[in-house]
Amino acid sequence: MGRTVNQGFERIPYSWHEQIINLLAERVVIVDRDGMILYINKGYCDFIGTTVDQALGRDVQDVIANSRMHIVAKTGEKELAALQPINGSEMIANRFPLFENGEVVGALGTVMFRSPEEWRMYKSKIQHLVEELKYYQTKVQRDMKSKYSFHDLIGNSSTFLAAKKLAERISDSQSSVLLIGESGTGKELFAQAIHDNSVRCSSPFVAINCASIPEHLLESELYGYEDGAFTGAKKGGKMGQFELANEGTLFLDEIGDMPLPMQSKLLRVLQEKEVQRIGGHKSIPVDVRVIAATHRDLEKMVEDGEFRQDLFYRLNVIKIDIPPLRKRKEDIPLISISLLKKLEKRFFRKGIELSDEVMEKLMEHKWPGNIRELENVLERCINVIDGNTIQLDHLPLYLHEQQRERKMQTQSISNDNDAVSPTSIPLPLSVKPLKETVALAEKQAIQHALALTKGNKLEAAKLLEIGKTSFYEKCKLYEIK
Ligand SMILES: Nc1ncnc2c1ncn2[C@@H]1O[C@H](COP(=O)(O)OP(=O)(O)OP(=O)(O)O)[C@@H](O)[C@H]1O
Repeated sequence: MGRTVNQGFERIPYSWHEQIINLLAERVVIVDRDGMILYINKGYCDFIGTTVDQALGRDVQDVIANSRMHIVAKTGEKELAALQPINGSEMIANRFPLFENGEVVGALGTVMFRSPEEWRMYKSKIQHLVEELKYYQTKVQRDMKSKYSFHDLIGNSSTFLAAKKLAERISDSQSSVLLIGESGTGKELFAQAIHDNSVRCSSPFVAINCASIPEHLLESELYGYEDGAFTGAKKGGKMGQFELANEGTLFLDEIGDMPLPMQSKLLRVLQEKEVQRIGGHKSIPVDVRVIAATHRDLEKMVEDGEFRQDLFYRLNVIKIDIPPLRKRKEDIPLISISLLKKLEKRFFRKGIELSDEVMEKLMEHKWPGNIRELENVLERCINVIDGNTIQLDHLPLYLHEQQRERKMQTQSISNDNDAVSPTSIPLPLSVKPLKETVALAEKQAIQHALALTKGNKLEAAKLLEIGKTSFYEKCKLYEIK
């Protein structure tokens, strides 16, 4: 701080000083190095219910509740935007040490806000924000807890029970887990159950779908960023999912869709157990157990150079294969009943049953969308039934059609030994140019996938095993909304 007085200041008439101070900050107090009040303005006195005459020359601690001015006047350390409870409110105070010849001689304190009304206005705004913040904090914490346990994993088939048993056994291990299974087989459910059954259960479970986040955002989602790291970055920066999952579990869904450069970074983080936010220089230690999942053949991807071998080994420490529903058809009745119970609660219904014919049909279907598809089919039925029993005509059309097609195909095969292998695409009666037939088949396959996933394009693309871009292009081409 300069020792010479700014020349201009001397030109300001002495009688103006008080006015100027009041305009600069409505509540001002100045203490000497012993914390005795040398100056306090009327605004401050009004606010704390005293007068200037009563306050001057007294110990600041006796006049202002919870004051720290005497401390700042000793330490020489400024305190900015410090919360100070006064009159039952949280005031925001700034405290600055005053120096003379390099020595602390006192302190200047200001309290923000120019009037109690102003403070009340700010307070009500802040209060609202604080409440909103609390609401979202609780919500995020709730969302970050696992919602499922092994109890929710339904199925008695030997393949399913083997997978479930293995998952239960390795819950408490610190090693990475790789869940392999088709879309809708319950990979996320397994991940949640493992977390729930582990010592990490009271810490966050954070799930991120590597396929649904655009490539350029995935890095900042996973590792966070510092203030001003890039254009459009949120002020104050952002925590990444790794940091959020600290001491808990991070579920990396669709790991096979992670771009190669991101794979390298992930491997580094897993090995070093620390992250660096984008635009940051500090290494932040993280203690996270990773559970990855994919429906893709990672070994083949490694062979084809699409997935890093070292990362594959790192993730593949414990591999759990989750069987598709068509390979455990004996579980369909049990799962259907359990799903119906879940749906009954959601739709405020009771005692919904499946007719024998419907159950037969469910057993016959191939379930390419697995349990998610079954869930969607049952949900559709609940929406259209009048009574309590789901009948054949409540099932979506495609379940009937596929059966009819299969029957027709079986007939045609038995009639014609040279027939091609069965396909689920209905054969048109007249022969059209191949291009047209292929286009029609593609369009139908996309519509079917969208129906199964209730219009979720990402899921539909996954079912069809094509990339998002190609999926969107085809939707545009075939004018599928
Ligand atoms: N064994 C099971 N018992 C009961 N419900 C299940 C079971 N497995 C999955 N589900 C239900 O099926 C739906 C799909 O499950 P989940 O999201 O875990 O599948 P997923 O394999 O992770 O799918 P995706 O790969 O498409 O993300 C969820 O609603 C889940 O509750």
